[in-house]
Amino acid sequence: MAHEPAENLTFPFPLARPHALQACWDVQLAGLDADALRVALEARMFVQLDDFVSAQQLADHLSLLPTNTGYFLELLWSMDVLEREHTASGEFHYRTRTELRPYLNADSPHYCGDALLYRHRVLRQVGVQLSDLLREGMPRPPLPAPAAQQQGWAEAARVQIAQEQQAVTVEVACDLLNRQPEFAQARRMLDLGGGPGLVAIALAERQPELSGVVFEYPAVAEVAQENIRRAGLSGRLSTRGGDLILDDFGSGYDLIWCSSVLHFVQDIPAALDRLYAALRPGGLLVCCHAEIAYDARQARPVLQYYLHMRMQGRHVLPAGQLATQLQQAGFVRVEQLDDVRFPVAPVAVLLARKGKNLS
Ligand SMILES: C[S@@+](CC[C@H](N)C(=O)[O-])C[C@H]1O[C@@H](n2cnc3c(N)ncnc32)[C@H](O)[C@@H]1O
Repeated sequence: MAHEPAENLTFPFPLARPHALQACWDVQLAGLDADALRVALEARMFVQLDDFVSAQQLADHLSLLPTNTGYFLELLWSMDVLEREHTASGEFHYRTRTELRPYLNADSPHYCGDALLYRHRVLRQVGVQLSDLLREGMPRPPLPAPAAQQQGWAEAARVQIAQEQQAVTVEVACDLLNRQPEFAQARRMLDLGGGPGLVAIALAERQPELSGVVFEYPAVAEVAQENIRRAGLSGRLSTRGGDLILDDFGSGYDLIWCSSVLHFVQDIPAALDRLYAALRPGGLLVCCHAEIAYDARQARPVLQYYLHMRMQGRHVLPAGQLATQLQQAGFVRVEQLDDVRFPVAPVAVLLARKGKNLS
């Protein structure tokens, strides 16, 4: 027998509004979402989810329990990771949302799952260490020695930074620079702290007269060098290994790209002076760094992502401060674009020029 749908009642008092505690419950529920995404990636579920499948089909393929797989897929659907269709037989079939497929399917060249799993691990570790960090500062055992730290950056450049540059940063860099008249004229560029160098590679691919340098710690520079070779750009791009705080990163550049690097520099004004000196008159510096917005909601992803680093003495400047420091270093026509998409948390992009008639 067909039933009438239940009548929706509207209460004349605010019972339907969330309880004050809902904000706390939401935070706790979000932790489970993060675990669900981790489990799905670890099980390579998204390889099977390019096309609609039932929970039974997925469970059979991955040797899982069908009923629990159904609940799990429903959760991923509620997280906006999957979409679903209602079949004639009355069951739901699920597939990955179109825009996420290239990044979640481990067989895709744009796969970003290693980067997501890495971020998950780090954020969870921070959660575990948080109480100690509050009471005792640096986690025990102490931070890795400089050589191990550089090796850590090299591993990051091989996997998660490369995946994130490929998925996000390259597109942002190309789009931003295509809008700048200086880009078409630029002949020599520096990608300072460029990690795997995919930004420099993408820019050189789009601007055939551009040559340049990726400056990085020596172990990381090797990773970038290998990527440059693979891209067939060894004739125009090279790497320079060193410590950007101590070593010369060259000069005479028309364009400098510097993203998510100044967080690791103690004396930012001194670094900006050196960037200014490294640019040719009329040159353009593009500086992309997270900063702390005044508004709590806007500040949140940056505060979450950088909490651990800030507790280790790294810097994330308050909104607007880097722009002021660039002007103090002599840069002119400093423009700021806020909330530009970037891996994990948005950045402020600063476009800063060196005046044409200066040396
Ligand atoms: C967060 S990653 C950013 C990589 C790249 N710029 C991007 O936005 O994808 C920071 C990079 O800065 C490099 N770096 C940090 N401190 C450095 C230093 N003192 N000298 C050379 N490279 C440094 C690290 O090796 C790492 O590759």
